[in-house]
Amino acid sequence: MNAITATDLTKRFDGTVVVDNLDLVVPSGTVYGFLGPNGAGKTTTMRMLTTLTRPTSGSATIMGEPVTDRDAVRSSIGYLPEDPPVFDELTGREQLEYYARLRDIPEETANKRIDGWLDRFDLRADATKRIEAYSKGMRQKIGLIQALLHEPDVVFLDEPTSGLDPRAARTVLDVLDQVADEGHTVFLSTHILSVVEELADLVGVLYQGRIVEEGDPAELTGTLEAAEDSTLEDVFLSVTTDHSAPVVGE
Ligand SMILES: Nc1ncnc2c1ncn2[C@@H]1O[C@H](COP(=O)(O)OP(=O)(O)OP(=O)(O)O)[C@@H](O)[C@H]1O
Repeated sequence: MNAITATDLTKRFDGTVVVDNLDLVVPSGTVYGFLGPNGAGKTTTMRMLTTLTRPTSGSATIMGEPVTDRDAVRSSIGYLPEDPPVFDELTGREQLEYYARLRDIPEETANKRIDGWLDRFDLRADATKRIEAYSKGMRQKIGLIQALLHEPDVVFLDEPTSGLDPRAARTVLDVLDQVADEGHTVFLSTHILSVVEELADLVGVLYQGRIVEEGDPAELTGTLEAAEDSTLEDVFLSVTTDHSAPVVGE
């Protein structure tokens, strides 16, 4: 089954095309790395796929359900946006308990999962502190736990390692690897190419609202002419260069 599909998916803001007739097929259980320069339309695409923004035209499905059916789609997805949605006045644990109730997770199951995640992310000691006192990395960890707590079929992550120290970033990569091994689909946007190289089965490079390159990481690095030592960074730079624009420094 395909976890995510998009056909001619388009978003315009005030007449400006931000996502341009995007086609996407992500089979279940895939880790999809979504790359692209600032402003390429990654977040807008994720917001359409997670039902937060309506497409201007075209269509998309998550686990077979159209993104226009908000309730059906929301039950099968988790989403970590750039700014994790948390309440400053709650403690970390209260925030997760609140979220578990929103997601109808039975209390006993929720408490077990919350304890497990707090341990895994080294947050147990801070779980009784208010989120307003959290660092960026701690907020990010709470956001990640929220995205995964209800064990969704498809998880969307915008820069999942943002603000994390190397140890926490490593934990996140291991967690995502495990989540994918368990058969969940992971759709992640990041600027850190090593994250994609390590995790992704499939990589799509978005440029000016269109997918300009797609394939598995090894296949992509093999597409460059000077393929021998090419990296995903070479591919990224090659396919996201506006050849008509002057290069800084020239
Ligand atoms: N609500 C909005 N109204 C108008 N323009 C918007 C809106 N949201 C996004 N845009 C524009 O759409 C374009 C794509 O933005 P988007 O946030 O999707 O890019 P991105 O690839 O996620 O970038 P980054 O890597 O910097 O996070 C940008 O030019 C942005 O200014």
